[in-house]
Amino acid sequence: MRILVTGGAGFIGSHLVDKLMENEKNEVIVADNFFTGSKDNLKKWIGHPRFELIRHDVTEQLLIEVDQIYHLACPASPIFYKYNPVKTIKTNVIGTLNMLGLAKRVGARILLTSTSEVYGDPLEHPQPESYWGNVNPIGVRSCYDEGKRVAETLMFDYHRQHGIEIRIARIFNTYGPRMNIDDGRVVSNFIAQAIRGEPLTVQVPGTQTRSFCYVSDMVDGLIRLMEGENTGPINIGNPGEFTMIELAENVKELINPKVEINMVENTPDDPRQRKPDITKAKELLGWEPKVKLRDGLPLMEEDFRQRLGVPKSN
Ligand SMILES: NC(=O)c1ccc[n+]([C@@H]2O[C@H](COP(=O)([O-])OP(=O)(O)OC[C@H]3O[C@@H](n4cnc5c(N)ncnc54)[C@H](O)[C@@H]3O)[C@@H](O)[C@H]2O)c1
Ligand SMILES: O=c1ccn([C@@H]2O[C@H](COP(=O)(O)OP(=O)(O)O[C@H]3OC[C@@H](O)[C@H](O)[C@H]3O)[C@@H](O)[C@H]2O)c(=O)[nH]1
Repeated sequence: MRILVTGGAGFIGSHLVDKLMENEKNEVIVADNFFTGSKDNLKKWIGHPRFELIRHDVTEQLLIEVDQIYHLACPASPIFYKYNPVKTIKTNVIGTLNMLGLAKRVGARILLTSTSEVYGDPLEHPQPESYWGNVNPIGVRSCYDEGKRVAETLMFDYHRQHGIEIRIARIFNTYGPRMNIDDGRVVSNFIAQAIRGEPLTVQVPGTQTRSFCYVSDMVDGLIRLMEGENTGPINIGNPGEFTMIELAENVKELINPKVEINMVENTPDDPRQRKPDITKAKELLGWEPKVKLRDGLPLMEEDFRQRLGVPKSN
């Protein structure tokens, strides 16, 4: 099986590549423009005979022969996706069109990593896949959430019109080793802050909730979806729901009880609550997450301490 992973030099992508490479029958090709990803995340595979890394921007055509496409390429942290919003929406729309064009030409199955952000600031809680969402079409997050919504539309139009085999995962907040230290997302921010002994920056009101999935569970869910018979969309996430204040308290207790928790300003349109209904993933994929937040955080701490050069002092 020859497998293309777009965005494979990023956080989730590089863990997915590790898992796919475990199977000796797989050849893996990564296409990435290194906007938020890095070669470092793939260093153990560079030079491997079953692995290839291409510097490529998905907004341009890619002509290769593959059997499966995991299409992840897209900046995921709000700071990075808002940095160049026009580029973000091009990545979601033109990038997904290009990958669907490739899938059509070579007859490959394609999986899109969509997002819980398609539900916007949800009025239904928890969110089942049947919920259509509450999304601001002209806000600062729209390049990403509306971009992913169009990407989902394109996937289904290619499926209905051209018979392409599609899979759509709606990923909920995922964390783990290899997140960029300056990624800007909440778990990586709090862990880096706790290790450096800086105050944890909880954005107001602090009562907003998220549900955090450990990356190994996520990769397992994505592969099951790709290998199964269901197009999706299917929510993949951990239903354990926490307020940002609770998350900060957990990080403080587990990593550095001396740090303060500071309330800081928030950004527009921040969703107030988010929790996946994973009934479909359980029934159709036989999948559910195994790693609890309090077990996952210390695994991430180890990786962050190494990269920050701050060993744990007892
Ligand atoms: N991590 C999460 O919590 C989460 C939640 C929902 C959805 N997702 C989705 O999962 C995917 C991976 O997210 P991640 O957390 O690993 O983010 P990430 O930023 O670490 O990885 C994204 C990768 O895509 C690459 N990329 C960006 N634009 C590109 C372009 N135009 N052409 C080629 N490569 C490009 C980046 O360089 C990077 O390697 C994204 O599609 C994201 O939207 C992630
Ligand atoms: O330092 C911080 C950073 C963030 N936050 C809060 O933490 C919550 C989560 O913020 P993040 O930036 O980690 O991520 P968000 O949930 O907003 O978006 C994410 O959702 C799913 C994916 O598609 C993407 O990975 C990303 O868009 C927000 O309520 C934010 O206000 C803090 O309290 N402090």
